[in-house]
Amino acid sequence: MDYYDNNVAGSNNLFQVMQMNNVKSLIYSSSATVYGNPLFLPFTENHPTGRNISNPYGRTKYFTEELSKDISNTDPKWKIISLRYFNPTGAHPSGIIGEDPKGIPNNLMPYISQVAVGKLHVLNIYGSNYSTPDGTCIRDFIHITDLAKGHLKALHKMFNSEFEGWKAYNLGTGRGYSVLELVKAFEHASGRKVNYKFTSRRYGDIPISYADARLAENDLDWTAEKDIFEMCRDTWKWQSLNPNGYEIDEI
Ligand SMILES: CC(=O)N[C@H]1[C@@H](OP(=O)(O)OP(=O)(O)OC[C@H]2O[C@@H](n3ccc(=O)[nH]c3=O)[C@H](O)[C@@H]2O)O[C@H](CO)[C@@H](O)[C@@H]1O
Repeated sequence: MDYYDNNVAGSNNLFQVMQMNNVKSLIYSSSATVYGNPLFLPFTENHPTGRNISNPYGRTKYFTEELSKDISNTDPKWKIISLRYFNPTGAHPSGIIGEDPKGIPNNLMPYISQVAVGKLHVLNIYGSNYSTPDGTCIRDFIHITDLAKGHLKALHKMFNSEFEGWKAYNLGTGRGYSVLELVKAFEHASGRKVNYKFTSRRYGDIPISYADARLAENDLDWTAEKDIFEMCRDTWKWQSLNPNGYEIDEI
């Protein structure tokens, strides 16, 4: 219910307030989870969405996309770009801004970095028998600063071209790495050992996800520039400089 409240009801409230104030341009932070289980790979923007999405978070991102499409269909003054993030990782290269999940991290990279810094003992790798070269899932990890630049390019597109209506763009590198490959890359970048053990699969995980990011390259003049080493190096810099995150209860 919280996801629905925040993502769907919250977005609808925002759309209403925007409409009332005649503000009709929006960049929406969507997610690759809208694609659900892949019918084909890499995911292109015209891969069907909303089918077999195995978690409520993903469904709320899908519903909000549908809501925003309906809004732009009914009023041609709306300009909406939906950016479908693959797996954001990394941190600001300064080490000052980074990810500080509440409690035990759900996502892979912050879990790895908390094991490396000694806050958590061991990484549980969910599944070792997927149909992938090393048996672990494959994801398209993207550095957070590349993701941020994608937003600037989308803004540029929205205000400096004939852009109208609704359009989705994948923000990913186009290259997949397995969970084990990420662990190894992190060990290399940090010089720390990351203890791991294999456990059972996590419900709802799809085996492989990676982007076809050519539409963003062609239309937005954007491509991800940073590689997996830089993602790990910057995550480690943030984590090692801030082992307890921001150390404040609320921001
Ligand atoms: C099912 C689910 O929650 N999906 C969310 C998850 O996607 P997604 O599952 O892709 O991202 P995660 O970082 O949670 O997991 C990536 C991969 O690492 C594995 N893994 C993860 C954590 C861990 O402790 N051990 C481990 O082995 C997972 O099984 C998965 O194969 O994060 C995305 C944001 O980045 C969200 O958009 C997705 O809705």
